[in-house]
Amino acid sequence: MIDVSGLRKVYRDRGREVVAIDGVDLHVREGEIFGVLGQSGAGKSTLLRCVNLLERPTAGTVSVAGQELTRLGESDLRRARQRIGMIHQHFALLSSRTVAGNVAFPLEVMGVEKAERARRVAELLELVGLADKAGTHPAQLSGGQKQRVGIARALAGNPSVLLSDEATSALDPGTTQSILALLKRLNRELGLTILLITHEMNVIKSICDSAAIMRDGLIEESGAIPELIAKPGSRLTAELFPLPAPEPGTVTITFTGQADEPVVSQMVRKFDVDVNILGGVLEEVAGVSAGRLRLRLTGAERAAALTYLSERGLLVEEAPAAERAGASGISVTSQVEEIA
Ligand SMILES: Nc1ncnc2c1ncn2[C@@H]1O[C@H](COP(=O)(O)OP(=O)(O)OP(=O)(O)O)[C@@H](O)[C@H]1O
Repeated sequence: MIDVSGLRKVYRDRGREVVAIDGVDLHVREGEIFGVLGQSGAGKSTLLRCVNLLERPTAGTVSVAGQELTRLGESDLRRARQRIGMIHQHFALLSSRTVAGNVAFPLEVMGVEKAERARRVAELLELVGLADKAGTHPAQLSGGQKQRVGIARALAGNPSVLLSDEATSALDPGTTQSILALLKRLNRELGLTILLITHEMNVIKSICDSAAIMRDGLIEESGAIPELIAKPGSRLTAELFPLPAPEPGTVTITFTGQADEPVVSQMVRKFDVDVNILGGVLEEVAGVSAGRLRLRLTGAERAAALTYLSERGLLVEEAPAAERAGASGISVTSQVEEIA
């Protein structure tokens, strides 16, 4: 649905080049919610603005719904943008217009005639739960209500794609969850593809099907969330399920979807091993239960038991035993001796 290939964006700032996007490929499938997670300055906003070409990329191509936007001239691009809605962190509403007037605005620009406009505005306000606020001005609304207006306005042109620029960052946690639930409902009911950028893991965890982690203008990892969780060394997994650094000889198992199966107790019954659970985190992610457990596993059949866990689809990662930890162990000892 959205295909970004070899995207680069270089800004000139007081004679200096700032590389905001340094060669990014992104594939967002039709009907999914795709979240790009990253710290401030990672390049997320630039990436989003390049997707609807509010920013012209320095290099690379952007296609949305089969149309290569980077090839279009300004007037074709304006038409194509009507099929791409956008919502903003600070809502970007017109304070002089009522709620209905804000939602009607893009329809006026599109030349939709008055009666049809009124019908469509009423339908959109109903959709976002603001039918009773049509005559209210933005200043009289809460942050969550303002974002609902922003969403209704973004949907006016019946877009197939919605871009969300930190849409919940200015909202309190309860309101954030209600806006995320609305986005999920619109995604399901309208088949809307959503590309969102955020610095909040909670947003990724709550509604995204796929995610990318962005840092310094690059995508570090990207894909369907269950696949990312199952990938050894995934940064997304480490941030979703934070556990302390593993002690030597411990085992970390990561699971997605197998949370209902008594895999660990079956392993203990099948093999001559003892299990000590040192820590764990369990979360509902992308609609499935997923998590990580830190175990100390001892006994004659330890290796076979770990193979059994891998065969059951769990990701098994072993921290090296103390005697195999090598140079770091030795240097710690010598430091201690030196201090003594
Ligand atoms: N118009 C501009 N001119 C010069 N540099 C820019 C411009 N816009 C962004 N940048 C720079 O590009 C880099 C990426 O910025 P961008 O706003 O895309 O990051 P971000 O991940 O969205 O961060 P934030 O969440 O703080 O907005 C930063 O170093 C930023 O200073």
